[in-house]
Amino acid sequence: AEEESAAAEEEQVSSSVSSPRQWDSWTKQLQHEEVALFFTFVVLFVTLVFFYFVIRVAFRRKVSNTILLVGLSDAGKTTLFYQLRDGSAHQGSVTSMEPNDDEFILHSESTKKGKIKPVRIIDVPGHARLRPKLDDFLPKACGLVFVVDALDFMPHLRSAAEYLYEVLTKTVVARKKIPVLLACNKMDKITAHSTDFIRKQLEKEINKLRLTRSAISSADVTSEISLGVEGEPFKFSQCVNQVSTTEMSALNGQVEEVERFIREQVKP
Ligand SMILES: Nc1nc2c(ncn2[C@@H]2O[C@H](COP(=O)(O)OP(=O)(O)OP(=O)(O)O)[C@@H](O)[C@H]2O)c(=O)[nH]1
Ligand SMILES: [Mg+2]
Repeated sequence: AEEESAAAEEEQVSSSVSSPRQWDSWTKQLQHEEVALFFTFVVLFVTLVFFYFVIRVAFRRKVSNTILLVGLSDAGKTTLFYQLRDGSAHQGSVTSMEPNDDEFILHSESTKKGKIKPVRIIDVPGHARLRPKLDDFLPKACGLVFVVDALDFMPHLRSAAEYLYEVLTKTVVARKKIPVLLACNKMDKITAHSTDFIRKQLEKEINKLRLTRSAISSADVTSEISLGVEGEPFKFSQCVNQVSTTEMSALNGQVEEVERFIREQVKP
């Protein structure tokens, strides 16, 4: 029994001797764990930063810089396109068969210093047969300039209103609330109609179209959205998207308001 107790005592002693060593290994292990934890956080952080930038770049790409020039044939879209790009009205006069599509810094900004975001301008031909191309461009657009011939306005009122109605009732235009600028062109001529007159006439004409079209299209509800407020005469202010008006002369380079509109949609 004495021997046994001695052995037990020895064990106790030896265990008390080994405890500092154990402590050492514990702290070492803890240090390892801390280091591991630290690196885990670093890796996590780096990954998060990486994904943040990836998402930002991906998102940036999606921000559109595309402005469409639409309107009837001969309204002055191509003239405006060249005026915006080159600061001169060369070409024009021939009916466009192909869209003009280019990305550039507005001519009026060419003297500005620093980095300026370029805009993509697409001049969609006004010929009725070429208009379906508009559907390809619309989803990319962040703004529409609807060019109206203010000089030869009345004879084309009906067709201009029809085209504008078609544009405003496009689902993508309403859903994305694409802003529309009614640019009354050829204001350099004294016989040109005023923007107020043009806006009112277009509103009246669209009101007529709305009444007849809604009666016809009640069968196929999916194709178009309805415009304005029921029971009230149509006004552009009732549209879900912003519809504003301005006067311009694409030929003479009086296009500042159009440029301002473009830069409101595409921040430099
Ligand atoms: N007086 C005057 N004439 C203009 C103005 N802008 C365009 N025009 C003339 O209007 C005509 C038609 O201009 P375009 O730019 O070719 O018309 P568009 O809208 O491109 O026509 P499409 O290509 O057929 O869709 C040309 O003879 C131009 O010189 C303007 O501000 N004032
Ligand atoms: Mg043209």
